[in-house]
This record gives sequence, C-alpha cells and structure tokens, in this order.
Amino acid sequence: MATRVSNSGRPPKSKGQKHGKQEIRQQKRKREQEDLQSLEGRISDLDLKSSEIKLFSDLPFSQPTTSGLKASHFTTLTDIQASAIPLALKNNDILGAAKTGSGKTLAFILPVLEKLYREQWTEFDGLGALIISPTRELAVQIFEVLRKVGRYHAFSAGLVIGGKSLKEEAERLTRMNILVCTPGRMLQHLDQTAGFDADNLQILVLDEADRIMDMGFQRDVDALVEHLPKSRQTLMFSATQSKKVSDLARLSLKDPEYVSVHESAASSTPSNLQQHYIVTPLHEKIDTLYGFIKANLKSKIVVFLSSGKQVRFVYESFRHLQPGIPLLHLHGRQKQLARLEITSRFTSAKHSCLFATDVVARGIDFPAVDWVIQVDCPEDSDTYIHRVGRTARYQSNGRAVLFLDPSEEAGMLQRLEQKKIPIQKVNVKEKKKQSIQNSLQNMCFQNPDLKYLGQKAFMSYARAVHLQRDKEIFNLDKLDLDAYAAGMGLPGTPQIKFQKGEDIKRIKNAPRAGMSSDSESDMDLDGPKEKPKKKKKDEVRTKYDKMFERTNQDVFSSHYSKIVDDQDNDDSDDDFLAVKRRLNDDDLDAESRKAPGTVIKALDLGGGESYVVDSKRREKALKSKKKMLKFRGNASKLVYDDDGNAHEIYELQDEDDFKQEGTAEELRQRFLEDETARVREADVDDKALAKQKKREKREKRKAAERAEFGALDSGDEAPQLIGGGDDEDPLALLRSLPIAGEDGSGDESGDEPPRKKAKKWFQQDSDVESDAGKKSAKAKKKSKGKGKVFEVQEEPETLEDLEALATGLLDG
Ligand SMILES: Nc1ncnc2c1ncn2[C@@H]1O[C@H](COP(=O)(O)OP(=O)(O)OP(=O)(O)O)[C@@H](O)[C@H]1O
Repeated sequence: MATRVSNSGRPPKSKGQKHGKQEIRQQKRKREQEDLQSLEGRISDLDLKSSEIKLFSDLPFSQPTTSGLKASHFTTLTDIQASAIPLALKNNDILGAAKTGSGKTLAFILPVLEKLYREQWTEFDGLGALIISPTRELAVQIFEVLRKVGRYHAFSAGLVIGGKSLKEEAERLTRMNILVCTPGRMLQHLDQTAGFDADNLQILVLDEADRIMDMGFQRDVDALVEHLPKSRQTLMFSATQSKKVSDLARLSLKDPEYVSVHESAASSTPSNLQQHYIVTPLHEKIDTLYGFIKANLKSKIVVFLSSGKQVRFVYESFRHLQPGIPLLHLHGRQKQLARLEITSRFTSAKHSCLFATDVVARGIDFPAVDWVIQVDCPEDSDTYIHRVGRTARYQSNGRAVLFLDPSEEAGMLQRLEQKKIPIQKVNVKEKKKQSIQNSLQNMCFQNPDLKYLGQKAFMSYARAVHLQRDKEIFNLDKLDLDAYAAGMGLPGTPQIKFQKGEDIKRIKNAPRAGMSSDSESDMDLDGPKEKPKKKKKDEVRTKYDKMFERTNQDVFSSHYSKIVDDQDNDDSDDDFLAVKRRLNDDDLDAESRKAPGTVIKALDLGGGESYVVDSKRREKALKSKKKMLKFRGNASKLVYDDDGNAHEIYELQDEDDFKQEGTAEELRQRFLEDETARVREADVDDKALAKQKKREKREKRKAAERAEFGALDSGDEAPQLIGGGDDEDPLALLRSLPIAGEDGSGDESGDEPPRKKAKKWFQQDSDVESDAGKKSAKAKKKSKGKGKVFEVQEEPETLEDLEALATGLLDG
C-alpha cells in the first residue's frame, strides 16, 4: 500500500487519527468542565465560620494552584490567609489588615489565580487581574511570589514598574493576563498605550493599600480606577489600615468584608519581635549608630534614616571608616536597576548593614534580618510598625531599636502606646560608646564632596523635621542643630531658611510627606530657590548692596550650583553632567542610569577620577582636556580657626550681624575715614624714607666725584675734557666724563650712583684694557701692579685720601 507523503514530509493523518485527537481534546475539556463544576461546588459549600481550615489543602483550590503551593513548600495557612482566602474565593471584596510578615501576599495572590482559572481565562481575554504596589521593590517581590506559586498555571504575567521604554513595555502589555504594577506607570499605559485596556478586568488588588490610598498616590489611583470596570472584585491589604469610607467609595468596594487579624491581639506588632528605644541626643546619633554596628558585626541590620541625603551621607562616611561589615544603601533617588540589585544583594547577604529610607519600610521581605534600627524618628506609629516589620517575619525572631532625641521621647512613646506597641527603654553601655566626630571632621575636610553631602543631609533633616505634622514629637527649636552639625563633622552649621508661607500642604500631599525619600524632590534647598525679594519702588540700592549680593553669588555659587545640580541631576538620565558621579562611589547607581543591555564604561581621567560613560560622544568629550576644563571647579582654600575648625576663606556673615554694623552708607564713610588716616600716616613715613635715600645718594656721588677729581689731579692720565674751560670747577668737569653704564652696560636701576669703570689710577696701563669695566671701583678694588696687588679696603673719602693713595701707588 502506497503511502502519500505530504509537503511537510509527515505522513497525512488518516480520518481515524483525526477523530482520535479530537476525541482526546473533547474528553480533556469535559474533564476540565467537571473539575471546574466540582471546584465551584466546593467553594459554595465552604463554611466560612469553620475553624477547621488550617491547611492549604483544606481549601478548594484548582490543581495548578495546589501543585504550585506544594512545590513552594507551603502547607499551613497563616491567620490572615485562613480568614481572607475563603472570603475572596467566594468573590467578596476584602479589606484586610494583618501584622507585618504575616503572609498577606499569598492571601491575595491565590484568589487572583483562582479567579482567572475559574473564568477559564486565556491570552485572548486580555488583562484579567491588576495588582498595585506602592513601590517597585515590593512589586518585584509580589511578582516573584506569583511566579512561584502560579508556575503550573498557563496565564501570562508581567511587571510594569518603568525602567524600560514605554514602547517596549507596551508591546508586551497587550498579551498579559496578570499585571503587577506601580500606580503611576500603569496609569501612563492606560492613558497612552494603544490597544491596551482593562475593560475585562476581573480582580483588582491593592497591596499596602493605606500607602496607595494616601494623599501622594490619590490622583493616580483615582485616574486609574476610571479605566477599570465597576463590576470587578477588589482586595485591599495592609499592615496598618484605616477603613476610610471615602477610599472605599472611590474604589467602588461593594460591601467589603473587613478581615483584621490583629485587632483583638495584644499588640499591632509581631510577638516574636523585641522592641527597644534609646534616648540619644541628636548630635550623638551617628556615634551611637557607629558603636552599635561595631558591636554587631555578625548581624543583618536595616538602618532607617529620614531622607536619601541622610542615607547617602551616613553610608559614604561609614564606608570610609570601614566598620567591618558589608554596607549597602537604598533610597528612592537611585535608579531602578541599582535598587533591585541592592535589594537582591541584601536579600542574599548573611551579614550586612543596609542604610535605607522608607522606600523599603513596607512589604519588603528580606529574609533573616536580625535588627531594625530607626536612627531618625518615624513620622507616625504606622511608619514605625512598617519599619520594624522588616524583621521578625513569619515565625522568625527579630529585634528593633528606635533612637529618640530627648525632645521626641514623650510624644513618640505616647503614639506607640496608643497602638499597643510594647517597647522598652535601654541604655548604651558607657564603655561601648565611641565618638567618630573627629574622623568625620577630617573626612569632611579632606573630601569636599562628603562635606557637601553632609551639608545637604543636615538641611534635608532639618527641613523634614520642620515639615512634620506632629509637633508634639517634632520640634526643630528643641534640637541642638549646631551640635548636630558638629557631630556630622561639618565645619559650621549650615544656614537653613524656611520660606514664609511655604506650601506645606503641597509637600504634605507628596508621598510619605516630609520624611520619605519619595518626597525628596520637594526637599530642595530654600536658599537658592528663594524668590528674590521684590524691590520696593523707591528703595535705593547702593553699590555696596549690589556688591554684597554679588559677593554672595561668587563665594557660594559653586557650592550652590553643586547642590542644585546634584539635585537636578539625580534623576536625569540624559544630561551630560549626570556622568559626573564617580563609578567607584556607587557603581550600581551608575549602572542604573541606563536601561538593561546598555554598555557602560568607566573612564579614568587621571587623578584617580572615574566617570561613567555610556556613549562614544560622551567618551570623546570626556577625553578632551579643553572640554573637561569647564567642569573642573576652582581649587578651594580653607583656613583654620583657633579651635581647629576648617573655614572657607570667605564665609557669609550672619545677616543680623551685618545689619548691626550699620547701613551701607555708614560703612562706606567709616571705610573712607579709616583709609584716609592710614594713607596719611603712611605718607609721612614714605617721605622720610625718600629723603634719607636721596641724602645717601648725594653723599655717595660726592665722594665719587672727589675721588675722580683726585685722580685727575695726580696727572696720571689726562682726561678728555668735554666743554668747559680751565676756569671751571674741576669737579664739575669730572661730572661730565663718560661713566660706566651710560652706554647701557651698567646699573640701570637709577637708585645706585652710576658705577664708574675701574679706576685707572691704581692700575697698570697694560691692565687697563683687560680689567677695565670688569671690576667695580666701588667694592673691593684689586689691581695688579708689577706683581703687586694693592687692595683698597675703603673708598677714599676725601681728596687728601686719594692723593695719599695715589702717591703711595706711584711710589711703590
Ligand atoms: N503559609 C505560609 N507558610 C510559610 N511561610 C509563609 C506562609 N505565608 C507566607 N509565608 C512567608 O512569610 C514571609 C512574609 O510573608 P509576606 O511578605 O506575605 O508578609 P506580609 O504580611 O505581606 O508582610 P508586610 O506587611 O511586611 O508586607 C514570606 O517570606 C513568606 O514566604
């Protein structure tokens, strides 16, 4: 029997084979339908009040989910999971609150997977589930858990957190069934990406809902919800949650089920967490922190500071001090790649110390963190709870220490008490205390970049405190800022001015108002951004006023521009100046400046400075000395005062002091008077000096004339007379004789009497030629005469002297 061969080379399917395959598919579909029906049945039979639900296997999950849980070694439900999952499976909207580290992530991921499974969602159905997270790190973490437990499902899932071009993300977006995202980026896509919509969305999740719903994200979330269908399930989870009716209405939650597993509990923090606080004055905080780290080198520590600038300063200065533990730092101004890289490095580290802002305060699941240290006081008790929640996660133990300035103690303790947070006071052992102030001072002196960083950190801290709402805890007036600046090693206290009528509301509305790195962009320096005062109509501005203004600009312009540039460039990817940061300072930062796949080079420009180069054009520009010249700042010179503090040569005077010295006109008058008196005094001295010089000159000249005259008189050699008659004064005649230097070979200073050629009168004729002009008659005069050398030790003073000398010579 001949066999027909198809073009593809495969034998054609027989009718029987085709039917066989179809049958198998049909049977499979039938089985799936039956499974689905049974699953639905088990869900509707699920007794929500049952206390028997303890294990994942007690819940009606699909086969792929059950397999995923098994492969991930999850067997026992946590409290929040046992309470929330059954409700969610029954399609309820949920408002869930549970302590940090209690397993909320699985409590919403499993219902998401199950929902789409039961809807038999395919890639052609588009976006079925949206999970919103306030930070990129948290989004990545959620995505990882989703991948882990959802590995046996056939859904496509994506992460939308920026970092890639909108276009690149958009191409994949349309094919995704589940998206984990940050609000801003998602909104951008919903607004701009053609062909992408969320019209079919089945389930919306908000993790860290209170944070997402707070003022900072309000606008984005409102706009985002506009794109979503009203008929959807919504789940909201947080460790600290308020049941704000307005929030629920905005998100169109329908009769939500409130699931809270810590309201009845004694505390809102995990019981396996030991919590302490230390009262340490602001200026000793850095010392205390350093001492703490040195005493816990074999630990994994997260240190919370109030702003990215604080984080950078403490990280950079501790890095120089090398305490003996790997140091990392994380804040919102770093680029995404750097943040993710640092997150993963700290996750896998056994012993490490991570300095961070509140960007990692929520949700991040670093394994096995031993200590959480809050160096800067959290803005409220909720932030405190989230921060300490980075340790003592899911059944593991942890310890937390809060540093409080004496002025913050009473207020903060009261807030913590209200949330039933058990916290005990501890004291630092005297012998463990050590001061690093001198080292910081040296470092700041030697490294101006560190000093500027310190100044920025100082200002951002002061500003953050100033903007805090809870004035019972945060009171700038009670803080010893001078001592704090000294404690940071700064040469003097940076001046801080807060603009009158500053738009505090706007700043407060920013995410984590005032204290988080996210709001850093609002924490610009006041000084340079202060609006120039409007000139009153008739106000006269003197030359001195203008000079004063100019001086300020000159002295501080490089400093200010550095600070301002730094702030401006922190975020810019494309600005050429953005390459100024050194690679070895924070190579991850540098790396993060470019999208994945971009080649990044470190270019050494000599002097140990490396720059990050990401294009040929930049490389070329950086190699051009001429072009680089404009980026080199002027060398700065410092002077020390009696106490050994370094100062700029020019320092801006306190405005009040300046005013006290009088008006510009008075100053000018005083200056003129002082200068006139000084000039007069100096004039008298100058005149006396000039007289004296003149006298000496005259005397020398006379002496010389006398000497010449004497020589002529002796008749040794007849001078050539120019003009004048016999009756003329012989000295006057001598004065007209050619003298050494007149031809330009002599002394031209004019101060000295003109030097004459070596006097012929004590030289042999034969020597005249060779010696003339070589030897000065003024100094020691040597003459060779028939083997004899006569030395004239002193100038002959009078005619008689000369005669005597001349006679002696001739006689000899
Ligand atoms: N049922 C479980 N069995 C074992 N481990 C679990 C279980 N559920 C969660 N975990 C683990 O507990 C840790 C904390 O979980 P998760 O990150 O979901 O906590 P969370 O409540 O979201 O915390 P936070 O409020 O800080 O965001 C994770 O490492 C997770 O793998």
